[in-house]
Amino acid sequence: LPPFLHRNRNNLDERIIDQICRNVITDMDQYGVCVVDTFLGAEKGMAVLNEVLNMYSAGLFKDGQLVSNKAGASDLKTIRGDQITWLDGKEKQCQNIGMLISQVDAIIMRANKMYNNGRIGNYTINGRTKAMVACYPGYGSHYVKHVDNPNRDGRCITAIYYLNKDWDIKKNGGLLRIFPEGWRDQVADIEPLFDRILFFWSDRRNPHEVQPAYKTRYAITLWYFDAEERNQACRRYQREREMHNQPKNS
Ligand SMILES: Cc1cc(NC(=O)CCC(=O)O)nc(C)c1Br
Ligand SMILES: [Fe+3]
Repeated sequence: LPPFLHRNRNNLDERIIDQICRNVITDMDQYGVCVVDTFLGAEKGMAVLNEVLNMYSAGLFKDGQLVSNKAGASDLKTIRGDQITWLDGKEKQCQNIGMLISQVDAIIMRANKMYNNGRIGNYTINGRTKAMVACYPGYGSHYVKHVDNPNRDGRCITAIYYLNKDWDIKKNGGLLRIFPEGWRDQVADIEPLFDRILFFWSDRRNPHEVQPAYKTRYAITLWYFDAEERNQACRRYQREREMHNQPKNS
């Protein structure tokens, strides 16, 4: 396994992993979006949620993007969007988050292998970001419609694990709405339910938004890299840095 991948420390039944992989491959192929429920099971899901709650109460979340409220410039009070923190899953007090990350890695790498010899959806996945733990603090915080990877930065699959027990979408809001390209006026409405994992292509095929949440809403996101696109993005970034840092008299 490439170095960035944790050994699959957890012995989630191989057959289950296989079955999930088949679902991921067929759904990503057909829709570019895939939802898997009861991903870890209630006990492990709760263990992950408790670690996130402990981190949140320890004040480890940084304030996320600032969104000025509807009143616009006049009223300087802004409601915070998501609050985030980044983890590699090896931190102490994060063993269960680390186990979740290993499980998602196992699914993605297996799907990578199962799909026509080592490529899922024409990608060869060889790395990922750290895990971004996000909290929408409720009282109307939301995330505006956007594309995760609009300019080929290398990220090909977004994986989001939701942690919200007893979530009532009517009362609590916080719906993730995806506007898949080519679906005409259809949308994919994903409730941020406990122990649910969502996969979707990170590029322009899947603009998405988080509608205002009225209860604290937690999610853990991983972005997986396509080897080729990532290399090109790094080379482009390196060239730009060299150009801008070009000494004056050259
Ligand atoms: C910081 C950041 C967060 C997100 N999050 C979502 O799209 C919300 C998904 C959900 O919680 O349902 N996306 C990007 C491109 C950035 Br950058
Ligand atoms: Fe996003």
